[in-house]
Amino acid sequence: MWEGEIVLLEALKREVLEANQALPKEGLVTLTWGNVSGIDREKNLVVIKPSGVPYDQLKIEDMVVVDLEGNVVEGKLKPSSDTPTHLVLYKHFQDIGGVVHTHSPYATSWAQAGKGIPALGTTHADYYYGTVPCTRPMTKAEILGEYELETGNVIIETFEKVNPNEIPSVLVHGHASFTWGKSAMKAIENAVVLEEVAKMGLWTIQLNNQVPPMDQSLLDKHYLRKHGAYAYYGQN
Ligand SMILES: O=C(CO)[C@@H](O)[C@H](O)COP(=O)(O)O
Repeated sequence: MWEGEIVLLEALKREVLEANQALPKEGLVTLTWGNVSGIDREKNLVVIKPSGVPYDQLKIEDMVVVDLEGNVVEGKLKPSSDTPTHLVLYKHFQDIGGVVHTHSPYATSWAQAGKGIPALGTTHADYYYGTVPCTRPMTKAEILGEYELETGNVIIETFEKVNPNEIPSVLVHGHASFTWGKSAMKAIENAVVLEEVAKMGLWTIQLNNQVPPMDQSLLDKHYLRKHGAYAYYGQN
C-alpha cells in the first residue's frame, strides 16, 4: 500500500475503535455482547473489533483487518465471531460503510419474539421508512452449519423486497439486531435509534395493543423530509 492508503486505513481503524467504544457509552451492550466494523470500499478491506476484548481495553492496534473473504490481512487478535455476517452485508449492500451488531435488550426482545418493529410514530419515521423486519427462523441445517454466514444470508433474503438504505436495521429471529449506515459512527446512531424505537414500540403496544401502524402520509412526510425526495415534501 502507498502512504495515502495507509493513512486512510489508519483513519478507518480509529473510527471503528471509537465506534466500538461508543457501544457501552450508548447503553447498547452488556459485557462484550456487540461489535462494530467499517469498510474501505477502495481496497475492499474491513476493519472489525477483535473477539471477546472488553471495550475499555481496546487499542487501535487491536483492530483486525480482513478482506471480503474473511482472511486476516492485519492484526494479531481473532476477529469478531460475527465477522462472516458483517461481510455478507458489505457484499450485498453496496452503499453501507459500517455495521453494528448488538444484543441491546429491547431490540433483542423483538428478535426473540420473532416480530418486526412497526412504524408507530414520527420518531420511528425519521429513521425507518416502515417496519424494521425480523428474519424468518433459521433452519436446523443453517444453525448447525456456518451459523454466522447463514445469518448474513437470511438477512439478505429478508431484504429482497426491502431497501436497506430506507430500513438500516434488521432483527435476526431468536438472536439480536444488525444495523448499518454510511459509516461506522452512522451505524452506531442508527443502532441507538433502533433500541429507542424498540423500547417505545413495546411500551406503546403494552398501553394499547390495538394501536395501528402510523398513517402512511405521516410516515412519508417525516421520512422523506429527513432523507430526501424534497420534491414530494414540497407538495404539502
Ligand atoms: O452474537 C454473539 C453471541 O451470541 C456475539 O455478537 C457476541 O456477543 C460477541 O462476539 P465477539 O464479537 O466478541 O466475537
